Amino acid sequence: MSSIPDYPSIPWNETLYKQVEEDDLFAFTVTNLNQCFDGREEALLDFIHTHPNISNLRNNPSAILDTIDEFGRTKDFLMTLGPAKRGIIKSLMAEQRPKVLMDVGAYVGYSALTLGCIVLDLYPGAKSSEVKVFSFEKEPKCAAITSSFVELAGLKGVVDVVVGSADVEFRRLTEEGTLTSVDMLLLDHWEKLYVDDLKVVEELGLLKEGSVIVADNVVCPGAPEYLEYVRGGKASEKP
Ligand SMILES: C[S@@+](CC[C@H](N)C(=O)[O-])C[C@H]1O[C@@H](n2cnc3c(N)ncnc32)[C@H](O)[C@@H]1O
Repeated sequence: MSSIPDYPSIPWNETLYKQVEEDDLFAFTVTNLNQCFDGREEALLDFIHTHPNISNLRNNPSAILDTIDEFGRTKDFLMTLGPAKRGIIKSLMAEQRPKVLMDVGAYVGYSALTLGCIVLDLYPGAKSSEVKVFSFEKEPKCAAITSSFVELAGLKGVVDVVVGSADVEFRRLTEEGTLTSVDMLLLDHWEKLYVDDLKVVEELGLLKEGSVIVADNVVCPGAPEYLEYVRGGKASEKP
């Protein structure tokens, strides 16, 4: 847990912020953080399933991800990881070779498909009992969209979509023995929840030597409490 990378060189999608004063003093207004769950996710679902290239998308997670990026570029902003961070995660996974992953905050399934297709590339032909991505999403509609894309991508069995608040579902899956440890945890839900939910993962004993925790948006919008917590090394201490 010693080197948690933050990637200061990677900017948050600039469209999130609108410059309102052209002066030495720059003021930014958050303009579209709340522009989600406003019908664009359902529009994405239609866009994918009625896409002229639908036959190329079937069983092709990378092509679906590219098409989600296309929607984000040409139709509406989506709060997905996006292609640059997808590349970083691919490099990180090639290095760490995780088999069991937790994706916290599925939204429309971009991160779930990213992790699912990379883990299958790392372990071709692996059985679904050997590699697994648990993808947590509290909004039922988003979880349903994620499930639909997981099925289209041919990742059913590798990616399990779990509907509900992540902390509650971590406990349930651990108590029932479905989740016993995690090799890679991706935190990409709400920054304010990162520390509390990481503490639940610690308390449940899911982290082991070599587990990697990746957190998105720690620089912008920012997750100072989270950075202080992991940089303080607390995540490596037993509770
Ligand atoms: C930034 S989006 C995730 C983006 C996604 N990882 C991707 O790359 O497409 C955040 C998502 O986290 C979900 N979320 C927020 N709090 C949550 C919680 N406590 N448990 C599960 N999901 C949560 C939100 O509903 C939202 O869909």
